[in-house]
Amino acid sequence: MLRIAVPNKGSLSEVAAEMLAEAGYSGRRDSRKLVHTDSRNGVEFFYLRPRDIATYVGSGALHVGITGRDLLLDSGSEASEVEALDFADSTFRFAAPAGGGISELEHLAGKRVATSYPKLVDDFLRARGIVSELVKLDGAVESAVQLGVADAVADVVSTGATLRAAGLEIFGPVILQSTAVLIGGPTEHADVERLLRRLRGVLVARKYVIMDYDLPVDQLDAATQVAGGIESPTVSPLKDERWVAVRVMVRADEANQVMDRLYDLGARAILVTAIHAARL
Ligand SMILES: Nc1ncnc2c1ncn2[C@@H]1O[C@H](COP(=O)(O)OP(=O)(O)OP(=O)(O)O)[C@@H](O)[C@H]1O
Ligand SMILES: O=P(O)(O)OC[C@H]1O[C@H](OP(=O)(O)OP(=O)(O)O)[C@H](O)[C@@H]1O
Ligand SMILES: [Mg+2]
Repeated sequence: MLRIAVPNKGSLSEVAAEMLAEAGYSGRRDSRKLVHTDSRNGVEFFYLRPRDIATYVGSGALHVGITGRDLLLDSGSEASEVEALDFADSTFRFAAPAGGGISELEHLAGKRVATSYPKLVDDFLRARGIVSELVKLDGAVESAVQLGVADAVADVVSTGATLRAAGLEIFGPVILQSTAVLIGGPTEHADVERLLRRLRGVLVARKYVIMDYDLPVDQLDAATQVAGGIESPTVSPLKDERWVAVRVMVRADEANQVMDRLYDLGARAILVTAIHAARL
């Protein structure tokens, strides 16, 4: 059986479970369950703390797992990234009070830096020859400066709202661009390939939509420039020979701009539909 580590709580858990369900695997129904067997697919899911997942996979106890790239690197485990899963995107940044004299990486020398990711931060500072005192916290790191236990913080930033609310300003280089990742370890299993293929299909289904539209036939080249699809658009005849029906895959986050541009070219009856599953 393929043994997969899945986040049991936090930012990663919900989408990870959704993606696995979209990939055709069954999941636990009771959120207190620690293990779930999907015998139809020959998979056993272990629900673990996101921070611990790299340790289990790196030790070989489990074959693969879903965690954050930042958590993987902070763990120091032997596990390695197999595929980016494109959710829970964040950057890992330094921040300090605005106008407080810490506004460049070098200013951190001799200062106290609060973080929940001490190895990640230590590796980064060490590689740049900066010696700071790390203050290890479990979470809500943004409060550390206000409460006087640190001079600066290094933490996960998504919208930046949490930092702003704490009166902190980002400075210095990006420590890491993070995203959810599938990780693998020293124990190989033939079924990893199938899991990966299915997850890639889910990524495509989440990232793309199908766009159908009718187009005056003389605009086909221009419309293909706007939306070229994966290989190239499917073009079908209409009863009225001056028109064709076009079907093409488009990035979901660009769908409205593409619709505007196609409309301007004369496309009409533009319909967008979600993709349920895909293998490219
Ligand atoms: N606001 C956020 N936006 C996007 N990704 C986030 C956010 N907060 C945390 N992450 C990502 O989620 C992963 C951390 O998951 P984890 O479950 O440990 O933390 P969490 O979501 O902050 O949960 P908690 O703090 O409640 O334990 C990391 O990869 C991190 O980059
Ligand atoms: O840039 P933002 O959109 O504000 O998001 C970033 C915040 O989200 C996470 O916090 P979480 O709510 O998980 O609390 P924690 O710090 O206790 O982990 C993360 O640790 C940051 O604090
Ligand atoms: Mg958190």
